Amino acid sequence: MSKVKLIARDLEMSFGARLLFKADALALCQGDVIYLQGDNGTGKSTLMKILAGLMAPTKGHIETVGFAKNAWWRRNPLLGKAVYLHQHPYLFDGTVEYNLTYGLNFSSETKAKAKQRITQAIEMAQLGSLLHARASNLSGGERQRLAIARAWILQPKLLMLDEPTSNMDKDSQELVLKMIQQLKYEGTGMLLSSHQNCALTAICEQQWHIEGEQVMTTYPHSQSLPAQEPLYVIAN
Ligand SMILES: Nc1ncnc2c1ncn2[C@@H]1O[C@H](COP(=O)(O)OP(=O)(O)OP(=O)(O)O)[C@@H](O)[C@H]1O
Repeated sequence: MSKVKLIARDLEMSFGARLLFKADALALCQGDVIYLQGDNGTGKSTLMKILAGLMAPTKGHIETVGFAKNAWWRRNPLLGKAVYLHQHPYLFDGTVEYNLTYGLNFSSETKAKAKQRITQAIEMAQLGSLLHARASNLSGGERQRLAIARAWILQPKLLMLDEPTSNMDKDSQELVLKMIQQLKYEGTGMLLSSHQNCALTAICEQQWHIEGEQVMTTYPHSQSLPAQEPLYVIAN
């Protein structure tokens, strides 16, 4: 099966008169692990939200390649292609266990396999002692750990993690590192944002850097991108 990818071309994002960034060509492919670098306020979260279909760019378009056909009722074809994990993750109202098992009913895996992955996630993220705690009562770091465990269970093809370890102590950072390394091994394409280097960013093989209102890449994607494939196109 071919790898899925998102390709952004001629992207430009402004808020009012303020230009945030421009990017000629960016490709987030299954199997890629990319470090999105940039100082505070340069637009890392905004770029991720655009790629997730949660925000429209001022100019440019995003192609989706290799994904299954969209459901007829889905008006925004970009939504749901790449999972975006917010810095302050949204959690369901309920227990930690409820948050982890919610996706079970929609899983394409057999129930036994899905349950096995949930058990593994609980062990990896060391959430066993918190299973019956209300998600709303968790600390910032615990919330992030739970959100990453929930994403890990889903095993998405593309995952964007916005400052995933920003609220975490060293032990939690190490747990998360192991989960992300496992996803990398399984072939999930990831975009990880951080404004400083850390163990997590060290596992990235490519870099996108927002500086001087420009997204620069370590790979010459503009040369290696396939010819435009307008399977699904978001445009303003
Ligand atoms: N909806 C919006 N309307 C107006 N300005 C916005 C909006 N969203 C973000 N901004 C501004 O755009 C800039 C970039 O925000 P963004 O959150 O993308 O930066 P970031 O690089 O992720 O920052 P940090 O490293 O601090 O998380 C900020 O100055 C922010 O205030």
